[in-house]
Amino acid sequence: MKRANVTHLNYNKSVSQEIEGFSYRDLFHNLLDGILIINSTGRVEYVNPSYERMFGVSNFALIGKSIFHVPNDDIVLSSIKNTKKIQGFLSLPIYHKKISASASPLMVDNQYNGIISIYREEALGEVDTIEIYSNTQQKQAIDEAFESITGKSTLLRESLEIASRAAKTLSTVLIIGESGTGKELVAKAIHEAGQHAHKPYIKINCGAIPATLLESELFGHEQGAFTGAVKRKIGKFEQANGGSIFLDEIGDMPLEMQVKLLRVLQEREFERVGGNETIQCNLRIIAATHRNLEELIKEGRFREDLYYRLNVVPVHLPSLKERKEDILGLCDGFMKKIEGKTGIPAKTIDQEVIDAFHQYQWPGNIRELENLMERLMVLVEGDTITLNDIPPFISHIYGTHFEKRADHSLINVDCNGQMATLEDYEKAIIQKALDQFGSFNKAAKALGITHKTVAFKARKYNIID
Ligand SMILES: Nc1ncnc2c1ncn2[C@@H]1O[C@H](COP(=O)(O)OP(=O)(O)OP(=O)(O)O)[C@@H](O)[C@H]1O
Repeated sequence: MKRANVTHLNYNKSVSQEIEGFSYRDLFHNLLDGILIINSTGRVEYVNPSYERMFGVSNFALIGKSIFHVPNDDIVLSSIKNTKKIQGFLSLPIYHKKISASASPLMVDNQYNGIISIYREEALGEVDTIEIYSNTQQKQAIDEAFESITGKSTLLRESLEIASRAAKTLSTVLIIGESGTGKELVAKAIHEAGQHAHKPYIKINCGAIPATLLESELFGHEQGAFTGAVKRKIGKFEQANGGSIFLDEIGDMPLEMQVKLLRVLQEREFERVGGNETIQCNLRIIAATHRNLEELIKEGRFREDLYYRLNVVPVHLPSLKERKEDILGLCDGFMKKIEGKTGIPAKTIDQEVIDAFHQYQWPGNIRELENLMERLMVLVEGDTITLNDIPPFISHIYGTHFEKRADHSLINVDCNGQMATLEDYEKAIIQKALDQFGSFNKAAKALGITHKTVAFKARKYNIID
């Protein structure tokens, strides 16, 4: 995905003349105020060192992440939602800090380009505040409707927290993830965790229905509207009224239907095909796709305006290879499920199989793992699943992965497929650069960051006193 660059501000002469020799990035880097820039797709584009210091986060952990991962999201979110400047105060009692914040849309030629948010520490007790966000909040509890979704990995839990929060509102949710990552499961849980759980939940696969039939499927038709329309049909939107509609594979929706869907999203009303009556709809829209909608927009195959209407709360579901720590729990859950259905007792899995599972990339994600476990439960006669029982394209990895680990990839995993945390990587990188170059300046140059950032991080990780 191509992200907008902070430096694009330089091109907008009317608002941002460059100061000789300095880019805006240089200036922001040296400010005492914290700066956060969100790009037009809702992802973190830039944070300066003061921001990192104020909120105790590392830019490595934030850059490229969705706004929903940013700790002070409420002010920024409100600015995105209303496309206007929002000011307020954040209270971080844990650090004895009160921070004034102001988030403003970045408009270039009347086009929304993202948000810039500026933070300044205020002395405690000097400001009358409305507490917008408190960093002492407990981690968001995930609604019990999400319990059927197995996985303890941080990536999955973060996504489920966002989905669970969105469930409490009627906001449109866009679930993005590779095929088989559980998008449908999450969509259902969002409906069930919402206040209209007892109302209908209607699913439609926008990619599976021929373009000519899709309009009538979604909005219904009147008797005689076209050849074959022998009686009135109630469409999915009408069936789902009061509840939720799940538009699966939204990226495959034909362009001409996208215009019609946009109107429903904007005006919350529609007509049946061949009908005059305008039907009001009051429902939650959940859309999902395994496609990269931003790429489709560039190719002219997806409407940008529809994308922004749908992408109100994006929920990114990680692929299985990004959360291999969940594999064992998933295997366990699937074996228990099959035991419940068939009476075949759950089996033990050999360590070698577990190793191979951790090395395998799972292109079909959880669906592939689920199908494999079902097959193994039925076909393996003993009570242990061994390397010989699993397909060769997975088992052969066991024999080769130890050599493979000595490859030249930047990121290594241990033999259990576990990765180090970003902070571990960051510490190792800073340590190595300082060992190799011997000064903040040279290390900073090699890493493409400022010497201040190197010094800050070296202190943060106790590499220097
Ligand atoms: N975290 C999970 N825990 C347990 N089962 C899961 C989990 N995620 C997915 N599954 C199971 O994996 C299968 C695929 O999930 P689902 O159909 O929701 O994926 P999807 O992302 O919607 O796939 P597609 O894009 O192909 O439609 C389902 O049988 C689902 O129950």
